[in-house]
Amino acid sequence: MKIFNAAQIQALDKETVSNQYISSFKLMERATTKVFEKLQTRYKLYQTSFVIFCGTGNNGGDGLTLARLLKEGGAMVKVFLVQTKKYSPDNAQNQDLLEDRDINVEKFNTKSKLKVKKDDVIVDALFGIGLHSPLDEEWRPIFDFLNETPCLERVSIDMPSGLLADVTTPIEAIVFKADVVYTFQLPKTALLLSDAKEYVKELEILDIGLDLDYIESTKSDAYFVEQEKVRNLVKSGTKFSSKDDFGRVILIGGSKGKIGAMTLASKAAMNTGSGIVTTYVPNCGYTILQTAIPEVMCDTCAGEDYIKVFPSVEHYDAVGVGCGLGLHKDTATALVTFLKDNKDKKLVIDADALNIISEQKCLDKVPVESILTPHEKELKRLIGEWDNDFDKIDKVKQLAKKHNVIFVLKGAHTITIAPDETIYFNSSGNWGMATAGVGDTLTGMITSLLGQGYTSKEAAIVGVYLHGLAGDIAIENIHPHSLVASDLGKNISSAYNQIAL
Ligand SMILES: NC(=O)C1=CN([C@@H]2O[C@H](COP(=O)(O)OP(=O)(O)OC[C@H]3O[C@@H](n4cnc5c(N)ncnc54)[C@H](O)[C@@H]3O)[C@@H](O)[C@H]2O)[C@H](O)CC1
Ligand SMILES: [K+]
Repeated sequence: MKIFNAAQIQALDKETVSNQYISSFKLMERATTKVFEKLQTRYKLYQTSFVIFCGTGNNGGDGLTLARLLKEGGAMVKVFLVQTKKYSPDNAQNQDLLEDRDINVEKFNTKSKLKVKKDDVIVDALFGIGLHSPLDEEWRPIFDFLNETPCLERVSIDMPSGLLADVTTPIEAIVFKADVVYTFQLPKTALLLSDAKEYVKELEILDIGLDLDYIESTKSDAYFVEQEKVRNLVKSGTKFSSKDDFGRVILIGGSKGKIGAMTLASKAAMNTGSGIVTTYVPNCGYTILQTAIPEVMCDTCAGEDYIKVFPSVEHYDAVGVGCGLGLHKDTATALVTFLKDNKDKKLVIDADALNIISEQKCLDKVPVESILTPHEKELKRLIGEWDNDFDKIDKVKQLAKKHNVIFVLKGAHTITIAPDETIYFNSSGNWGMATAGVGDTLTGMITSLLGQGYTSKEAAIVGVYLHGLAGDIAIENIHPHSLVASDLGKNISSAYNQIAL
């Protein structure tokens, strides 16, 4: 699914109205009906009271339409509408439709005293994608009230009001803190970034039937990766496949006390479909690995507790480096030599291998089309501080292009950034996956896919999605708090099954 900026969505809105021969009023009704249907399943309408805060534009128009639909659905509804001289035409038309429907509509301004009861649902329909700059300070008392007053839940239509859709919103800006955001048709970049974590606790994208041809023909360099996209990329075996068809991969890493990382990575590589997996660890890891995973071959180097020499990798289809590697200076020296000696080998680089590359300032030695999978702290060591998520993405884009490598920025919506400046936000996964070893599992999975013949970009996109989906399937039976990295490995098979459906 493409991600559009606000201007592109507004153009899409206009195209839809013209191509589908419907009025913008009808489109608003169609969009809001989707929100209504969601609320209908989230709450028992006849027992729920909604207080809807409406702005002066079309986001406010959505709120007014929702008021009418909720009232018809049996809910209790109260509307607070921003006082102004000029409303958008669809907003005004919906105001007229609320007359004689026994809905209390109270006009307010930034100085008004608002009232919400503790079991009300607050609906925020103040500002959507039409917001062109951060809200003025005069709005602070209203938003402080909306964000702090006790209530059942906070719901935003399209955007949490105050959040700009496609450029950064300053940290101190005034923004509504939504429990759930129902956004229309396509996700907006700001909704997917961790800078918005306080404002978007849950996100749902509602298909409102906007013009598909226009979406198809409009250029975008940002995508939201969903199951359909991954389904089209996943390769499968044939009756006559042999293990050589599924790639021979080697995972290099481990140090005393961190052999578990290699166990997780190599198990995940097997479960993702590699024909043959070899792990290369220091001596102390040999018995552990051979005992833990019979399917995996184990090779060791001269070092007892850490890797002193890297192996020859010419006979492998893909190489994963870094899980549990440690930062010993001999390991660092060996890694730098390894990078210089293997300029033509695409690598998957994770954890301490990334930290060593940062310390040694040798990103330029990384082979082209390698995949780097930093988490937040590893990325900071690599590129320094950033001002905000948009700035972070820009910096990484430049680096990916300069070095012709792929970055996988791990997080809630893991972001894959390719050298052609396209970026992919992942849609699968859950907070239970914020636990040790999950990154090692991902490295094993991406290495496996690279070895199976996926391009670097495909391996990153598919690996990240499958990994998140395995986590989503795991929490069907396990509480997110109890999810551990090995639960992901166990569910890779179910993730494949679900994608193949
Ligand atoms: N295609 C779709 O996705 C559809 C979207 N719908 C809804 O329409 C809004 C966008 O509506 P629009 O009228 O363009 O803008 P807003 O309602 O978001 O707000 C505009 C309103 O606010 C004023 N304004 C802008 N910036 C500021 C600011 N910094 N401070 C104060 N006031 C500001 C501006 O002048 C306007 O008056 C979209 O989000 C959806 O909710 C349709 O309903 C269906 C199709
Ligand atoms: K809103």
